[in-house]
Amino acid sequence: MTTWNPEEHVHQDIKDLIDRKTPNYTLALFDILHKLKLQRRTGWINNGIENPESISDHMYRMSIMSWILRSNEIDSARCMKISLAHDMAESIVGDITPFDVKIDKHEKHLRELSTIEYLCNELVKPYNPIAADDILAAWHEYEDQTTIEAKYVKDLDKFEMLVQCFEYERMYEGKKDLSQFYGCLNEITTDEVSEWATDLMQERSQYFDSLKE
Ligand SMILES: Nc1nc2c(ncn2[C@H]2C[C@H](O)[C@@H](COP(=O)(O)O)O2)c(=O)[nH]1
Ligand SMILES: [Mn+2]
Repeated sequence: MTTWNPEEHVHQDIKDLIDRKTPNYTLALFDILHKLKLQRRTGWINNGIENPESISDHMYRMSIMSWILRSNEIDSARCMKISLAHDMAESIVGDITPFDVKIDKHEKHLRELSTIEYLCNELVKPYNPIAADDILAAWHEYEDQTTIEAKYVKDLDKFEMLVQCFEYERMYEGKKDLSQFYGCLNEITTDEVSEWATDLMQERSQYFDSLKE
């Protein structure tokens, strides 16, 4: 059980929208989600990338990747929803890397679980209970990896990061060592995303070869 409470990390201006006589839950939610546009991804910050992408940048491109998946074993629209929900709790929890020394995997899970429940049950549900349950279900699908769509999105989470990583390698003309990010390659399991990753790595190999010329 965590002592961490999402409501204690919500700005007073947003709390005022919720606590007033006629609460505006949707505006409060939208203001909380603003943080996804502002919060830059920690993995890149930790590696000295200037002006790195935000959490919403990451989820947006994952949603488009989901959209164009050709596999006939999945509902790509469901993958898009899972892509948009999977890091939504980071609007309050923040972007925690798998290597964070202060917050372990279990604490991260507890914080994100209490946050997504808060966002869905307190802010979305009063306006649209169906959407509230759908967002919460999509988050759990991803977190618990209970569907084939969630497995594809987990692959896209890694693949999108690697596409971004290669973009940063090119931005720094190969002078910044970001190779440790590619350690997650072997965690990509679906055929279609594995093919995308193979193509990406071929491009990367040709790029670094060209730097030697
Ligand atoms: N330094 C590393 N950072 C990593 C790695 N894998 C993920 N990350 C970063 C990327 C994000 O900032 C953060 C969490 O990403 P989620 O999409 O899972 O929320 O962790 C890595 O291998 N090295
Ligand atoms: Mn993610």
